[in-house]
Amino acid sequence: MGVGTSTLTKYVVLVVGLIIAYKASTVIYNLFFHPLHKFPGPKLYGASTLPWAIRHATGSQAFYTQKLHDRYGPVVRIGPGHLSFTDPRAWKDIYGHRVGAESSAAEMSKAPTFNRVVRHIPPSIINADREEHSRFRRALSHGFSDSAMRQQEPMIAQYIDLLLKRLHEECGEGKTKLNVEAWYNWTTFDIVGNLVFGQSFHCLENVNYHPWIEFIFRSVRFGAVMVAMTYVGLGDLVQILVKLGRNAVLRVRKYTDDMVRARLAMEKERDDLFEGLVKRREEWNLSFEKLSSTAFILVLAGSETTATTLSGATYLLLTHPEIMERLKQEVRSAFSSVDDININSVNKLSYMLAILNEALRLYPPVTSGLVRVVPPGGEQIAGHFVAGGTFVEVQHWSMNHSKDNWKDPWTFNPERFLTTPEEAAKAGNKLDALQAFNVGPRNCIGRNLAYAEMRMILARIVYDFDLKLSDESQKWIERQRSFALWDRIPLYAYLTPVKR
Ligand code: HEM
Repeated sequence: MGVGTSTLTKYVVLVVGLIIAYKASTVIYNLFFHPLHKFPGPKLYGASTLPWAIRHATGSQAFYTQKLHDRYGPVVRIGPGHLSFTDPRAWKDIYGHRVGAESSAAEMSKAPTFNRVVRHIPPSIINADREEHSRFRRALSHGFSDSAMRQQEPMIAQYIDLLLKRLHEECGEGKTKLNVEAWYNWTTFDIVGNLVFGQSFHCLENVNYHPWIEFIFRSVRFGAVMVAMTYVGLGDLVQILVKLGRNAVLRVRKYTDDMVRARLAMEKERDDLFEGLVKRREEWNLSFEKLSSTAFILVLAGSETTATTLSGATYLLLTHPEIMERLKQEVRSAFSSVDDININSVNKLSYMLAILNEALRLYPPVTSGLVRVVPPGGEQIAGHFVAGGTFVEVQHWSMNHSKDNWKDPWTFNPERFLTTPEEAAKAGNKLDALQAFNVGPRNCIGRNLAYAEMRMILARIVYDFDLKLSDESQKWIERQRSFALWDRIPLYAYLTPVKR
């Protein structure tokens, strides 16, 4: 018995010793022999994947990476095989079309570690391979065209009308504080629900989130933990955890599937975002699961981001009264009645557009996480040779707060967007550093829709109300965490109807 125990102890010591030796040799390799070992960055981050993963899982990764850029410059090694860039040339080098490459390598591919952590969910537009992605993109393009948006305008306006009606009912003539961040989200969810499924989530009617939407919020946080685990090599464990938490996942999938089924059963053609896919479904043999995954992504991508930007813009306006005043003047003098506010007429509000762009800079809806893999053979990125297989990314939060790109990067100053790029550059602002919708073949397909919605909603609110920030919402941005998407907290304000 004594002999058996001591043999077991020896084995345990041996195995533990081997693991320690393996880990130590990996650290030595990462620090001194890895192809990225000369790139600047903290030694701990170059040595191991763990520090990045912990930051990511706890919602502080994007903020910390920005600080690293301040310290180390426009390229930083944030993991053993992982680089972050803040040189604006990196946008095209990482996300753009790769000129002259074979068709299969015409873009740097997305990294499954960040994009397909749950392996059994069929790919959607956001993580399909290049060929399938371009088919998704072609099919969806009509639904996002200017002509389709003109057809969609009455439906979009109907929800904005309902938002305004509700705000008038609920604001208590400026005495009741309202969580405007939730109101924006209810509106954008209802709009995109209708544009994808042909029915809204009834958030504005019920003055509440739909359970499906609450699940999305939770999955953003859980998603970050799953990415972090996959990053440190625990991808298989993630699959087991997902199976254990299956009920919630299945419930949401069932709900999405039911809505897609109801949409497919509609006999009349709809000029919405989904019709293109419905039409080509049989021709491409597109499975129901892929259709449903893409519907889910369209709803998430089309609502969260727009509501985030509107909330950020509103907070920044509420904390900068002189800028709010100038916006009020622009909006209230541009229209003689609320009926004049539409997709076309909001285009003339150039100061409001500058405000939205400055809000996208200071509070980007996607702070980080758009990681690509350098193809075999390596690639030049922003003047650096980067070895094949490296994870590379531009993090919006870092790019948008870089002092190399912006004069006074932490100051809310919409004026910087009111000049030509050349004049802006002389004043220290590289306007092309802001790419809130990304560039290249996988950029945001909903950009025009997003601007149309945001301009109409903000114009209607500023036309109808004077707003005041509630004290508890001071330092609203600084108090939030970000898991690539923001874990937004309520934004309370008082809305007083303008007397006319
Ligand atoms: C302010 C609002 C928005 C911002 C900042 C934004 C930002 C982005 C970004 C950065 C990407 C690239 C993601 C990647 O590289 O993986 C993206 C992709 C995408 N966005 Fe948006 N988005 C916004 C609004 C919308 C809207 C309203 C829709 C409409 C449904 C939408 C639908 C999509 C889709 C489907 C993709 C995937 C495109 C592809 O892979 O080809 N987005 N968005």
